[in-house]
Amino acid sequence: MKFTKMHGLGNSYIYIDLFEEELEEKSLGELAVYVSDKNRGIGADGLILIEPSRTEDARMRIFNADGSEAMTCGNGLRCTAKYVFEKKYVENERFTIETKGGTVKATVHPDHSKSIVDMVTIDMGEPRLAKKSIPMVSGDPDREAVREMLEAGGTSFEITALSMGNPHAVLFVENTAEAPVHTLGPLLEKHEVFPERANIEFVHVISETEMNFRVWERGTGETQACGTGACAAVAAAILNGKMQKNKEITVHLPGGDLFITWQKDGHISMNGAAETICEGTLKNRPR
Ligand SMILES: N[C@H](CCC[C@H](N)C(=O)O)C(=O)O
Repeated sequence: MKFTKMHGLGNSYIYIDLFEEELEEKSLGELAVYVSDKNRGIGADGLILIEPSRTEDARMRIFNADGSEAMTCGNGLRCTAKYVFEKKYVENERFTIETKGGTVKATVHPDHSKSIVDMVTIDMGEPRLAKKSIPMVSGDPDREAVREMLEAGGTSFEITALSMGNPHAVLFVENTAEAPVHTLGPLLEKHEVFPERANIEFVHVISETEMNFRVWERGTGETQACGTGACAAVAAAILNGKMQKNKEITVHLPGGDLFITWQKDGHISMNGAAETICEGTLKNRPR
């Protein structure tokens, strides 16, 4: 079975093109664990399927390294957009991609001399703020989760939680390099208030247009970048009065920079790189 390994700012996935390949639904989680394993498989943060859609130009599904299926993936969407444009599955530079977390609009910026795509903009749609849509089970389900106190490991933490189609909880810290990503991250990921678990972001707001960012991803652990997480972090900073809408925010992730704007139409726009690492053939399947 053919695969392509691509990354968005070091957040890499193994992509399988279901316009050309066939996979059994029941083995997808197991396949995600297998291909993500750097010793016995290929090595990545998870598995992404690129497939035809009945209503949109393409469909993307994402599975974390632990085999759990997520609703959407920002870095994965940029790489999927790059792939479907370069494979000429779409004619225009603007097209739509369906995900379980909602349909997004992609705009690729090809380098015409090489007709390849290095940069992609995704309209990620509106953040979902009500607790019931995250989902988060604490207090009034119709209220937003801004500056909520959560108890973990005997200490209380202030978080702002929201959904970008997948669940996120954002903490503001003074120094991301010293943030408890690997200790507090897993505790909050699996906190009882998040029935579907959550991605946990640690953010230092440097100025009105710049932030440092690290993430503990649901089902994968710390990654080099998280597109949906960067969108959630910018929305949380704006909800907390630390930044403003309609301004392009530079998010410094360990793997590189993303450019995020919470636009006046309510949609969050994410612009960033998408790169192909290699193509290959998977010789055998998980045993
Ligand atoms: N890396 C992805 C997020 C994966 C989210 C996944 N860990 C989940 O369970 O929601 C991104 O660029 O948005």
